[in-house]
Amino acid sequence: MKAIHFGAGNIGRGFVGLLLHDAGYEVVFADVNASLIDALKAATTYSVHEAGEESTTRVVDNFRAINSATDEAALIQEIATADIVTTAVGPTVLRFVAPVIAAGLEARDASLPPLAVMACENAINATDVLAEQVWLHVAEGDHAAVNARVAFANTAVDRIVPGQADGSGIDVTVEAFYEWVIERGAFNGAVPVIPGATFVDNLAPYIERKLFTVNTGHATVAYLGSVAGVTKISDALLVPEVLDGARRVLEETSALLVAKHGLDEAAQRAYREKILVRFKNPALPDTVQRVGRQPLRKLSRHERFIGPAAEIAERGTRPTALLEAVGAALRFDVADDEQSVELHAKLRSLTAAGFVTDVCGLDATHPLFSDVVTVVEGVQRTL
Ligand SMILES: NC(=O)c1ccc[n+]([C@@H]2O[C@H](COP(=O)([O-])OP(=O)(O)OC[C@H]3O[C@@H](n4cnc5c(N)ncnc54)[C@H](O)[C@@H]3O)[C@@H](O)[C@H]2O)c1
Ligand SMILES: O=P(O)(O)OC[C@@H](O)[C@@H](O)[C@H](O)[C@H](O)CO
Repeated sequence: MKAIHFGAGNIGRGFVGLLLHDAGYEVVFADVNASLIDALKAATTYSVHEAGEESTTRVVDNFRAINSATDEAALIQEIATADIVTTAVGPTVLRFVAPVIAAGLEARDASLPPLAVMACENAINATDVLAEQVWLHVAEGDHAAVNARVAFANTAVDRIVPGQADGSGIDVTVEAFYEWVIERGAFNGAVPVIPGATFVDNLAPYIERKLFTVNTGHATVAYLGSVAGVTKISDALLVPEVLDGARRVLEETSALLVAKHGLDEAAQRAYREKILVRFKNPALPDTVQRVGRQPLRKLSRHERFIGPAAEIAERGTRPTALLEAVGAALRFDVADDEQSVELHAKLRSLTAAGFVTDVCGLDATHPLFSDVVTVVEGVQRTL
């Protein structure tokens, strides 16, 4: 059994690659980072350290690596003969990996079982986004044939994998917790065997619970922590205002999730308390800079702030804590984060209303619009 995994970064090596390895797959990592690929090629094993009260180390072997920028022909053949393709490259990068997946599907022998394709990104239905891009690169006349060779399945992935202190190594430090939820219906009965994953009929409650609890909470800690001048995520939670802000944001999104998906209120309360404990793990060298990365993506319409805030406003409530977190996100100022630089350029060049339309994707008739405009105006006055 063979799996091709795009993105040999933190979550690629520390989570998806590990779980596929544990499921018995040979994992072929595909990445554009030449030094990372060379390091993986030179190694026969790498270690995944689970940092926490009881630290354990897992060893991954049975992997290969391909430079997807320079070895496209070889990669197409690997995809054509694989059982699974996964990605963890970032939602904005999916369109760049789509052409080679399309070429691999075109080259795939029709007698093979359908290729399972799963995007493991922090975004609602990221695999649908990938599939849409793949279809753009499949010849019109081949759509029916290629459709029989592929099963696109959405997923939700959860494990905190910080940036690695030794950026040149391939070993990776992760938290002990993990969850990989995959939609079952996409496989037409032939569900892949991945013991570490959970297959469900309806992914929506799982992906929204994950994105609007773990990631909304995480980003709130990062942005409030950044405003408070803190570097590490675990230290940010020692600042009373940051902890209080994160708790209040999580109460707002939890109320929405309970009302919308019928989640059990007590279970959701326990879930959000548990994630605060996960964020506080001092053994994880995680930073406000990593967790806050790409603020324009995080402030977009269906992402962790505006997504739930818009729904709360549509239900007639003002999402006060989420609006405060948006205000902190607008202050995220990191010179080597391209989106942070672009965010500040937009704050300077656009009107508040123009900014809210452009960045947050809200139009003037939306019930959240004027509240976000007020937040943006407040930040613009301080620039
Ligand atoms: N780190 C976490 O805690 C975590 C947890 C859950 C989900 N995720 C999601 O996983 C994705 C990756 O996050 P990460 O933290 O591993 O980031 P990362 O930067 O460590 O890894 C991304 C990798 O993708 C590679 N890449 C970029 N463009 C590529 C391309 N065109 N082709 C192939 N490879 C390419 C990069 O070189 C890098 O090695 C994101 O969507 C993130 O939201 C991360
Ligand atoms: O990867 P991002 O940039 O969407 O979000 C940053 C973190 O919140 C994220 O990587 C978490 O660590 C992860 O989603 C935990 O499962």
